[in-house]
Amino acid sequence: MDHAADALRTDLMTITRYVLNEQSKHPESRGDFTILLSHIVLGCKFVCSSVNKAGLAKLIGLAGETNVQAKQKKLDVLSNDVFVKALVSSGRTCILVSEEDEEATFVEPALRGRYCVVFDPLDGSSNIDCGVSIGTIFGIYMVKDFTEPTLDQALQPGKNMVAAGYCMYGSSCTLVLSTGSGVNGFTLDPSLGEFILTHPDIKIPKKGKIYSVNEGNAKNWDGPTAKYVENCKFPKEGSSPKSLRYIGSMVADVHRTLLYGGIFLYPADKKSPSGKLRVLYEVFPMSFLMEQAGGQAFTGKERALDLVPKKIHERSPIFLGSYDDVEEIKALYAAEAKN
Ligand SMILES: O=P(O)(O)OC[C@H]1O[C@](O)(COP(=O)(O)O)[C@@H](O)[C@@H]1O
Ligand SMILES: [Mg+2]
Ligand SMILES: [Mg+2]
Repeated sequence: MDHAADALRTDLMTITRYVLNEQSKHPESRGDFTILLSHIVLGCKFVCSSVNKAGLAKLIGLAGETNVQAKQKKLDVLSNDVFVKALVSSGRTCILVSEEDEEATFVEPALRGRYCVVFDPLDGSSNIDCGVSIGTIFGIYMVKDFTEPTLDQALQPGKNMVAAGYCMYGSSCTLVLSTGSGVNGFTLDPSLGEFILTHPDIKIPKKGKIYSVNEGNAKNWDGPTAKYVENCKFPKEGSSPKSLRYIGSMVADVHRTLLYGGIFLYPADKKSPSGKLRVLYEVFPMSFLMEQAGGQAFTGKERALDLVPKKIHERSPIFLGSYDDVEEIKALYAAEAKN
């Protein structure tokens, strides 16, 4: 690509230009959201470069500390530091909820702003050391009275989010974002240091050919999940079986599902009765994006975005993806509920 010529191309839509255009539709926002997002984008660029050189910069392996849920990797800790600093220095946040911090962070009064950001600084930690795609997930809420922020402002239902996104650190660095009017994907052009719009107005196919689940948990699954996966593998006469794809990084598995269609599921099972994935900074942002792209997200009981979390690290089962595929599993749970 002739960068110089391209850089001069006026139609080159960078994420900054995109958000400024979006902002012009919301004159009341006074640019706060644009400033907040530019700090999130900076954090993603920083983490992307750290991930790329992780093996060289000795950023592989354990940090020697443990968060509320698991042993932390060095990149978990580094990514968390990067995003906490970027979000606080934006001057647009009042509450931060991170997978890596046991408690919510209340930003000091002088630096407070109207947004609460929930985030998973490094998703797919089990894949860091082997260089397989990983990512960052974030969700943004507006806080009514941000001068006196309280925890319940972070424990809002997912449907109250004003924006959500993820950044995938894979063969290319891709940032997927929704501000509530559709989903757009931007690819980082390392030579420009700019995220360029490469996937405008992403719409997930209505039905897919892929299912994505850790089948290693199969013996502990409940009836509807076991039945659904069996139907994927042994469909009724005339239909072809779905292909199984599972990377083990939610960002990467959801990114593929968003572009190709199909379903990603992390159900509850006897071992983890509430599933594994966290409501605020994994389930909600991905469900928000899925619905914005024409898909849906279901917990096994209800629409995922209707959930009202009680704790910041609460977990929930999740089934998300193509509309028709999720409808199938909803029907299996509805049938079981009738019995
Ligand atoms: O190894 P499992 O049980 O299949 O779990 C994989 C899931 O766990 C996660 O790695 C959890 O996220 P973190 O890596 O951010 O803790 C998800 O990305 C992924 O979908
Ligand atoms: Mg995660
Ligand atoms: Mg994580």
